[in-house]
Amino acid sequence: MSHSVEPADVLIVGGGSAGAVLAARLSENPARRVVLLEAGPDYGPTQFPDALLDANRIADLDHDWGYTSRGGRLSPSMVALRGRVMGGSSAVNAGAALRARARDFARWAENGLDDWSFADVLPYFRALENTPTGEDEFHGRSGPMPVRQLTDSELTPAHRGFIDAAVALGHKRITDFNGAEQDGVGAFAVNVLDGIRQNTALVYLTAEVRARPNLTLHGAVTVDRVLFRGGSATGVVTADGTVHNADEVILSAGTYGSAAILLRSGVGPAGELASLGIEPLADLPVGQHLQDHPFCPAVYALAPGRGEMAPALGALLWTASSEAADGELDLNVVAVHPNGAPFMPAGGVIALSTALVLPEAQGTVRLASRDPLAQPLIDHNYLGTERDRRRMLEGVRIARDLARDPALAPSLAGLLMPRELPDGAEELTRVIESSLSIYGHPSSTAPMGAADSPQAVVDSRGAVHGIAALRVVDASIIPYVPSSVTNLTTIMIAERIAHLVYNH
Ligand SMILES: Cc1cc2nc3c(=O)[nH]c(=O)nc-3n(C[C@H](O)[C@H](O)[C@H](O)COP(=O)(O)OP(=O)(O)OC[C@H]3O[C@@H](n4cnc5c(N)ncnc54)[C@H](O)[C@@H]3O)c2cc1C
Repeated sequence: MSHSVEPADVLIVGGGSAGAVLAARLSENPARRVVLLEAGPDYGPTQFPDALLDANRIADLDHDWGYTSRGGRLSPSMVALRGRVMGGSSAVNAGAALRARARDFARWAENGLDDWSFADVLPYFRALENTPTGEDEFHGRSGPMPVRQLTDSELTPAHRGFIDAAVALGHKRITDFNGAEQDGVGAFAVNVLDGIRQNTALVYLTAEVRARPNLTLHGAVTVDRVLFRGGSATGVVTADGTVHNADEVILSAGTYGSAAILLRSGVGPAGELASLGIEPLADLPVGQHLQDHPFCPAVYALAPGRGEMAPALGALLWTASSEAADGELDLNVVAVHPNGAPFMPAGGVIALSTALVLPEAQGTVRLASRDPLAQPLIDHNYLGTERDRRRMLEGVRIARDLARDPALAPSLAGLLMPRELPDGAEELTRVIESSLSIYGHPSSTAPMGAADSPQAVVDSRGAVHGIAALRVVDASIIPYVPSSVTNLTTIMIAERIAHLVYNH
């Protein structure tokens, strides 16, 4: 092992949606030395390649971890996209800027997390955004992250047809999903300005922030594991054997990455670690409660004369299945033009995709080996329960009805993928289970919760139970995946923990 010359007060691993925010906020105190290690390249404030800036290109295989996962019963292997660049998955995502709902946070509270209610988090959602529209009660005007509500005139004819079709089928028109109501159909809010996706490295790690003498950012450094002395973290060792010492370590390597680092460090299910020859330090359920939204795209060719493809996003129908719990909205149907997405057909197309956004099935993230460069074993266990399959079937039928509605049908020239959406429940369920793709919102591999909770890995401030000087702050600490996309909620979590723990 070689030793780093820069001991840090706080060392952050991973510069994604959460890590970039933490680096910026924690280094506001000039007396605190902050070091951030990111496995992917760091392009600085001005050198991001077009593939990452262009909001109409979703995902980029040159900046991806190349992971695959088990999807579900009929999808044994599928891609599991994750950004590998300073900015993380926020640099490759679809740019939908929606918050978790009040009902989502109520569920966290029902399970013992008593200071993450919507009232607790709303000030942080407001403070992180700058948006010119919407009600003041819900919106911030001067935060770092630009959020813009798409207007009807910015949408493509097919997006507009989708909204009209949903209204014709009885759904309410929503003009601001980040306002009081979400139950209905409307255009997305996006963190996109002039066609440029606003990732967290662009927004938070500005030239001014980077000039701080107490902040060091390293790209192209893959962390292997955390080092400990007497139950307290003392730094990390990288895949090439370099040691970085620190008084405190924060893992922000994402839902797959943070879990993998914890497991390699001896924090995880003791039996599982022992079978890999890793000495268990803390017997915690790391990787045992993976949650993500099963996602079934139905891709249609666009009709001649209606081939407009930008913006890629789009419109959303957020609704409840007949089996949703009280106040919950467990289905999304999204209308997106998947320009250049590696998992979608090319050409003039629109995907009307259904997601079950409050799944009950949970999956796992485990290690295949101790090798820090080996991909973890990811099993999403999508649609792993009967109830999940029934609700997904209901959602896909709603999406199919929208495509058949006279308001949308003239924009569509035919179904490309899957080949058909049959009427029978059994046949359609089989098609759904074999057509699953990714919505990209994995969470909960190191959930927040009280020390006596059987699923909790960290406390309500991200501190790993039973270990000193080690936190996890990213999407992996979300206790239950919210019914929304996850980027803004992850940024909010980082902002809130930075404020409550470090900058209070
Ligand atoms: C294709 C796609 C589309 C999406 N679309 C949307 C959307 O439209 N709206 C939305 O809200 N959400 C969307 N999401 C989800 C959202 O982007 C994520 O929930 C969010 O970015 C997660 O943030 P994070 O900080 O947990 O992880 P990440 O942002 O993934 O950050 C983790 C960082 O850690 C680094 N890292 C990992 N392991 C190591 C290691 N060992 N050493 C050093 N560094 C490491 C990674 O390279 C990465 O930069 C999408 C995701 C994807 C992949």
